[in-house]
Amino acid sequence: MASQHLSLKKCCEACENSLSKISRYGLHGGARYLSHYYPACPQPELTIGINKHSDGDFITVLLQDHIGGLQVLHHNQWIDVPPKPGSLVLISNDKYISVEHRVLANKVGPRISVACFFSTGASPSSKLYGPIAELLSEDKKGSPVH
Ligand SMILES: O=C(O)CCC(=O)C(=O)O
Ligand SMILES: [Fe+2]
Repeated sequence: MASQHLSLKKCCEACENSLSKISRYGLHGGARYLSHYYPACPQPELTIGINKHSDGDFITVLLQDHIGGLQVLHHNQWIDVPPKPGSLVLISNDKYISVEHRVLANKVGPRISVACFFSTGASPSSKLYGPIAELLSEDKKGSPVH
């Protein structure tokens, strides 16, 4: 793999860092990692990397390499989420419903990303969860919807 591509090891190390922060909310028990490899596509306009979807977990922490292609749907318009070296993307809005997003196919790839999905885990629990205060906008702090 070319040296400019993030190695899977680096991706996982980065996710572990954010994992330790999120663990204080008790969400680490259900952390699942998903690695994506998008090969270069000679005709990206004819296909898509990942179709429009929203993630079903509490929050997704995503590490993407330098290629780009991630887009979020905002007011019915696809907005690019350009890669920033060393940064992680948090896919959530403040109601715990993940924004709809997709990944475009690209000519210059391959593109690599690692998603870390946080949820309460597979085993049933009686623990009550609420919104993460830091992720709520000011007007929602006093009256969380969920
Ligand atoms: O590869 C990406 O940038 C996004 C991956 C994604 O949306 C997912 O795994 O749910
Ligand atoms: Fe996703």
